[in-house]
Amino acid sequence: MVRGRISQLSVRDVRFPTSLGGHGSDAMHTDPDYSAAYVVIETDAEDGIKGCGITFTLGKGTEVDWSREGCGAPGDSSCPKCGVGLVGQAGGKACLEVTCGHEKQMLAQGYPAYTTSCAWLGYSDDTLKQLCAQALKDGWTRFKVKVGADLQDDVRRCQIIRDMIGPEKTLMMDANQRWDVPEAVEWMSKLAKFKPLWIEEPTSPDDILGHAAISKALVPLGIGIATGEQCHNRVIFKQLLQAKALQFLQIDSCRLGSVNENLSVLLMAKKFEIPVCPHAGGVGLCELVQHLIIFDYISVSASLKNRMCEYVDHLHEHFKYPVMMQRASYMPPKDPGYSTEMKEESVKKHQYPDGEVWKKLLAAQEN
Ligand SMILES: C[C@H](O)[C@@H](O)CC(=O)C(=O)O
Ligand SMILES: [Mg+2]
Repeated sequence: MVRGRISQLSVRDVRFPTSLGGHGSDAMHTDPDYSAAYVVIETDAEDGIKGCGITFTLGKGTEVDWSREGCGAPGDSSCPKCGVGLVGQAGGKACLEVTCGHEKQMLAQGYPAYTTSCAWLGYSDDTLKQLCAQALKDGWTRFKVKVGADLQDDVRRCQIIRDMIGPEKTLMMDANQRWDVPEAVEWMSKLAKFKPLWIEEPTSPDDILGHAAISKALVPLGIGIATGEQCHNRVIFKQLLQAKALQFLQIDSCRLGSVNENLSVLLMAKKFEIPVCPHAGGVGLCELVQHLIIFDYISVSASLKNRMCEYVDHLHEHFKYPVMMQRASYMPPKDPGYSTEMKEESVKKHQYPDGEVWKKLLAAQEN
């Protein structure tokens, strides 16, 4: 049903200075500014329907995305499978209605999450301890710690976090592609005593056989391989699955171009019986990916075994429909759409380089 024509398209470079607090930092990205190319497509439809899309970057990357947004849907031969995805939000019916047991369960309990927010690599030990204590109080039972830059530091930080959470709670580690294959195996053999459930991105995201080799070496130590946040199309995931290169699959709602590409990966994961544990460390990723993973539970995997969705606690206040967390779980969104829309005031303030926030920061840098 045609409801109107596209009347306007805007692309804005929105950046949040997260690097100032070390938020989002890891072994590869030491000073990320969580950012997005934010696209709004307006129409002349009577009801004012519009679509909003974001592509997550770490700042400068927005300039690349900017030039590629709108280049076509997956399957469009004019659009290389480039990992720059546009996802939209349009008005309409809320996506969840209570019709089956799994939906009821989601509405009552939510989808289980883990937190990455206690242990970014740039946080001091004191901050790590303080955030971890608060997260335990708030009911978190699954934690991810960044590793990979310095082994001594990793041992110290992993000891702190394991001591704080105790032996039963779940700990994951994330190296953000920092190692080569032998290094990954050696390094993780030294961190195995902290009983991580997985090591995430131990090496280059497109080194499928490398991941397979690491997996072969580490699974006997009880450590699984998690990867996918930098995998930009379904073909990479197909090969990772075929090569038995991962035990936990991490879709990223923005890296994979479009909802459709994400859905094809959910279906493949189901076929290979590999749990999907989405990536959400970025701006807006929690908002988007919650839809995909709740859909996965209700309509595809029908299982919560070994499954959880990442949560980071920054920047939700800039979204019109922010995620709702309860008891360390994502509560299903009840508003229509993909929760992508940002508050206009936030966009204006954080627009780069002429928003109020950046004008001040850039002026201070010059002085
Ligand atoms: C640069 C990002 O914060 C990255 O560290 C996120 C990530 O790897 C994760 O959340 O996982
Ligand atoms: Mg990661």
